Amino acid sequence: MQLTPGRWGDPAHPVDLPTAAVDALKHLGVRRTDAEPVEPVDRPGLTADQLSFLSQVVGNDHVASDLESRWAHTRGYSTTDLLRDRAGDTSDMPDAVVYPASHDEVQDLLAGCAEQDLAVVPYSGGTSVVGGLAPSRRFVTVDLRRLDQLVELDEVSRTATLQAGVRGPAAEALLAERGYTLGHFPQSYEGASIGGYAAARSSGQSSAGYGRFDQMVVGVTLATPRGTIELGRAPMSAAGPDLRQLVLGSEGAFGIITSVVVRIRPRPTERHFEGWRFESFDTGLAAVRRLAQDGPLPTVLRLSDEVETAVNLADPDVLGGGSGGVLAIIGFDGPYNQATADVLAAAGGTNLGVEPGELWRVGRYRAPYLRDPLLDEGALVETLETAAFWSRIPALKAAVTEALVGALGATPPLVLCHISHVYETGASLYFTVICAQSDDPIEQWRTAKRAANQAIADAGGTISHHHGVGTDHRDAYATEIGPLAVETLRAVKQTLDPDNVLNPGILIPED
Ligand SMILES: Cc1cc2nc3c(=O)[nH]c(=O)nc-3n(C[C@H](O)[C@H](O)[C@H](O)COP(=O)(O)OP(=O)(O)OC[C@H]3O[C@@H](n4cnc5c(N)ncnc54)[C@H](O)[C@@H]3O)c2cc1C
Repeated sequence: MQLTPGRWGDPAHPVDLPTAAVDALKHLGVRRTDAEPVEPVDRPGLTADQLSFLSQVVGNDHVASDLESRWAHTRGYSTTDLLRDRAGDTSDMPDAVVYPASHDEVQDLLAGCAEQDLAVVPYSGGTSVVGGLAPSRRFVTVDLRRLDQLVELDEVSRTATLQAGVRGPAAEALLAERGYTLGHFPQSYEGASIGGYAAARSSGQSSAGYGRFDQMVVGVTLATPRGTIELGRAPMSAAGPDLRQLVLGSEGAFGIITSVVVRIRPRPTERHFEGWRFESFDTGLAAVRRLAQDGPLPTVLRLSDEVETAVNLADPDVLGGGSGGVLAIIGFDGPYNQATADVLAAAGGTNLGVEPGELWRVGRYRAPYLRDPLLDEGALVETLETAAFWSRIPALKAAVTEALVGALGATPPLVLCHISHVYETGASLYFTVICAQSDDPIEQWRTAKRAANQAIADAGGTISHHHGVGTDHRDAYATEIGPLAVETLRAVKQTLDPDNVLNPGILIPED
């Protein structure tokens, strides 16, 4: 799938808003603006010397400085990104895009960039939603799509070495040929890539069964301006701190991940999905926590709150005669586990059968496609996420909802929430906001997001469970970890990237 600026997803398969949804938007005060997208205007790029350096490293055919290529690599896919794309805002446009074909080419690029006064942004799938592709100064994008190989598959250890530019579906296809799966299915699966999963510590919809992406990584190769680092000699080691954890989540600030070794599993021969109804989010939460703490966990475990359940279920009868309540989805890669169902039933759940489960499975990557027609209609729609220990989840959910409603008061929002990643000690919360756009929807969202960030900090949540830091969360992240930890990150960056070539201003605040 080739992503296009200003709209998410496969342009060949857009999703239309149901007429009922368009009507419902009127109750939120949403008014269509009919603003036409503005075409981007070019601006001067690199010097001849800089272009010549890039061509020497990757070859003439693999350097693009035309407007179309550069525009296609401009920022990511947050709502503010889409709105700025639609306004023709070229401020985050790279001066060139280079397509290296090997680790050595990446290494040579990084080694020469300081001398050429070039900043670089690594780009795997380009699906960042936190400003991770928009550095603080002009830059060249290093698009890793030509690093698209399954390098090695060790069936004895059940590991696979995948290059950073392998997209989600391609990784699954390569592994499926040998009877394996990675089991990593984020909602951005169609566009995101292995390198980005590792760099931003992604978490997929099957995380209850397969774990987060960072839990799957056993080895990583990192190209830095100072040289190469290879980590992961054994699955576990007591030889000092685990430096793999320094690379995972480093979002291109320390180096470019060129390949990762991941744990793989046999491809399941059967899958089951089904829906469960609970009286309220609180009763569902207790059930989900019971599974997370005492098991047996399914592969997929999701719980929507009352608002999300009502908005997402076109047919309320799915919940048993329109009687309200909330919807949980469970899914199994492999045989159905009755013991999981027994835990849910004992906690007050009602089994709704396969229909809601299949509805969710079939539509699992389609929901983000709705954001574009919603924006077209004049709605502001965006998501945010966090995680916390179980004891803090109810207060955190209430505080974020209150902050969003308060900040968007003039255009009262719908605030939807679900849990889709669980751990023994806690879970993530994922919020979706829908309301009428004000005259300045970018500032409108930034104001609301600041309020939500403060509520997250005050209620003991983390600024991100899986979207990462980028530029949007950089300052909140610095506050979360404290000045000494920021100094530590800066010291690592100074060692690996002394000239601040890599993703300047992303992840770590600049001095
Ligand atoms: C519609 C939608 C749904 C989403 N759903 C999910 C979800 O379910 N779960 C989830 O975890 N995330 C989700 N995301 C966020 C995003 O897809 C993830 O953060 C993903 O991991 C990014 O992967 P990517 O390959 O697109 O990375 P990119 O966007 O290319 O890069 C992300 C960051 O990492 C850096 N980077 C990229 N490649 C490398 C590399 N090889 N080495 C070093 N640094 C690198 C970039 O410079 C950037 O700062 C979603 C995004 C969208 C738009």
